[in-house]
Amino acid sequence: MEVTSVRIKVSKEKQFIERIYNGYGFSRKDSALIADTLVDADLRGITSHGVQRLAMYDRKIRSKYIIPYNKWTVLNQTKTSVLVDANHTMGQLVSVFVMDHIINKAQRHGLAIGIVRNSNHFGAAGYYARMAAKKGLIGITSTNTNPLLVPPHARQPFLGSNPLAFAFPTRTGSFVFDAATSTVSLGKIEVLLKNNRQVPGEWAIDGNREQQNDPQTILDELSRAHRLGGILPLGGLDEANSNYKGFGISLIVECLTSILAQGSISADLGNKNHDISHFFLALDPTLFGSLDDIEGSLSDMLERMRHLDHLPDDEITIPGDKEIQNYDKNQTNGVVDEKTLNEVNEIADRLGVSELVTSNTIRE
Ligand SMILES: NC(=O)c1ccc[n+]([C@@H]2O[C@H](COP(=O)([O-])OP(=O)(O)OC[C@H]3O[C@@H](n4cnc5c(N)ncnc54)[C@H](O)[C@@H]3O)[C@@H](O)[C@H]2O)c1
Ligand SMILES: O=C(O)C[C@H](O)C(=O)O
Repeated sequence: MEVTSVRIKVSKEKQFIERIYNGYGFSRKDSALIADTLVDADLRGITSHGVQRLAMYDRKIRSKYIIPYNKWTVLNQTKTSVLVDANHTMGQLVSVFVMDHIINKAQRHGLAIGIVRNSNHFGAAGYYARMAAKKGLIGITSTNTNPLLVPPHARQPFLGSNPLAFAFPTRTGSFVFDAATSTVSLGKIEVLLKNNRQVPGEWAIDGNREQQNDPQTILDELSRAHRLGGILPLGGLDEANSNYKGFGISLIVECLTSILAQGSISADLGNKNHDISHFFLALDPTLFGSLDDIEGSLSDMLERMRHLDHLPDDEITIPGDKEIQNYDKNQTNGVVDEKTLNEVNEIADRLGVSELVTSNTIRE
């Protein structure tokens, strides 16, 4: 089936998202920050969490789950920690604030952790982890989400897609791993649907624990109040493929986010999804040695892996490589599918701001 995508100038996409958020009543500064996080995801090829996510945020703003004028409250802090109540503001805004705050603390005291409750969806977790790596620190970030992940042997989702991002400075930038702890994020299934593609492999199941590959059916089920079936943990359907390990890692995320924050666990978030909890950590590697040496040994290790023996037609890809390649390739023009474009332009029309203008159309 033919799929249509459109090329969008990066600067135009950024200005468009800023117009939308100004339209909701966010300040110019906050709108620019939100735009930066979403455009950054698109530039890196994380299309599930770029401009595609405007529709989800639009529903939440209209339902008053995201409240544009609210400011977060710092509930408690020490030299190495901060606990914040987001007061239902945009997840991106409170997350950048907390990450900046703990980077500052880690630069003075070696390590700092930020915990947030009563927040909203914060987009791609890697954005905040990379903020630490840019300052020569290790960053670890995470969030809980809607109930999306069906534990082994269960028929209904309970945990979130609970992403975990890790960024470590290298000689040339940073090593970044940023992924859901379920087989895949829900956003990726949305993107497959928009591109008329089936879900590949063992990513999701129905209420009888049978593999489900139709993206529309998966999304319909996951939007119901009483969900049956959903996304599988890393490792898929069976113990033979170690699905209990993906389950365990997703549970660790739940402990670091909702449990530590004393917020709502993913199972209780449902479609309201506005009592989300986040976890942020910044660690100064110079507690243990010189930054040059530590960055150097990671860079050397990654290079050795890239050059491992492999079959002639294969290539070894390190986590994070794809996003860096996309970032370099998409500097001027990003690619957005036509369904997302129509979706976001409907939002623009409703808010009375000008639409996103495309450069040219690609048909595949
Ligand atoms: N805010 C939320 O609630 C939420 C929830 C889930 C996911 N997310 C975000 O969704 C995004 C996508 O997550 P996902 O799990 O769907 O993505 P994914 O399955 O594509 O995994 C992405 C990670 O795997 C690496 N990777 C991909 N292909 C690779 C290969 N062939 N070899 C080596 N490494 C490879 C990437 O570099 C990246 O680090 C992330 O940015 C995540 O933070 C956000
Ligand atoms: O939190 C969600 O609803 C979805 C998340 O962004 C995901 O794509 O898995």
